[in-house]
Amino acid sequence: MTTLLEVENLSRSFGGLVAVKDVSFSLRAGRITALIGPNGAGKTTCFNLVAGALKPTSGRVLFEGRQIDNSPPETVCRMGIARTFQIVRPMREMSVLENAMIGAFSWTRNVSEARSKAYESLESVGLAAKAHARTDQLTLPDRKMLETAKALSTRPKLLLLDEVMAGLRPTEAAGIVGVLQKLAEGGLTILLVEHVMRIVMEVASRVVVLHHGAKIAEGPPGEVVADPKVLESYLGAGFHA
Ligand SMILES: Nc1ncnc2c1ncn2[C@@H]1O[C@H](COP(=O)(O)OP(=O)(O)OP(=O)(O)O)[C@@H](O)[C@H]1O
Repeated sequence: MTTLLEVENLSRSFGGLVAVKDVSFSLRAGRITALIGPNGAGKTTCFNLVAGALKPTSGRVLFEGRQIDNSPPETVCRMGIARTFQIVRPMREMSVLENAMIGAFSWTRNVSEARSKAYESLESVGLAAKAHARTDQLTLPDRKMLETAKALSTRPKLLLLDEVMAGLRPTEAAGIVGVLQKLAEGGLTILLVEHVMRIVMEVASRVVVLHHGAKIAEGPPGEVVADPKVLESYLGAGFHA
């Protein structure tokens, strides 16, 4: 397996607050990795640093061996990193398909090319049948999948998913887990922020744990949930894997 992304000694401060502190990890191609930790641990800041939305105070981000932390988000996106946001806000006056096309305009100006990529993205998240629906007719899980389809339309190699299962019922989340597993089987690399440990255990083959901005554990989910540091800082003594 090849390494797609390397985060090396990454730090980011906001004034006196160190939000991400000397964090290193790498992502293997085709694997699903979860980034977990309590509120304020630095997960979203890490995402923003990888996606080019924030510049690191120190450290480096390498994608396919090239340093990307000085590149703007549009360049990072064109290189193959796409992200979704915690709060999903589709363009309400546009159809599901038109929303999914937005991502494709990062690499083409050809409308029919964008439309065909958008269909393919909607198909891979199970939304093709609703391509012509209005976005206000979508359920919350569908809106989350539309956000994912929009990101897929950019043709990413790495997909960053910020709390894509938040607010969903277990059966709805199970559907999304299936979609993510299929995407990874197709070769996509996924880094996801997720709070529900049951989902992390099911979907991720590797877990990185942040606490107060620093990495406190990393490994397969079964190992990480048994780590005393993780139990103490995040999961609590009552957690049973
Ligand atoms: N733009 C900013 N300006 C100042 N402080 C910030 C900024 N962004 C994040 N922070 C602070 O950095 C720390 C890490 O925040 P971050 O959002 O990365 O955590 P998180 O792990 O994603 O939390 P959550 O699970 O609540 O989303 C927090 O203390 C937060 O208040």
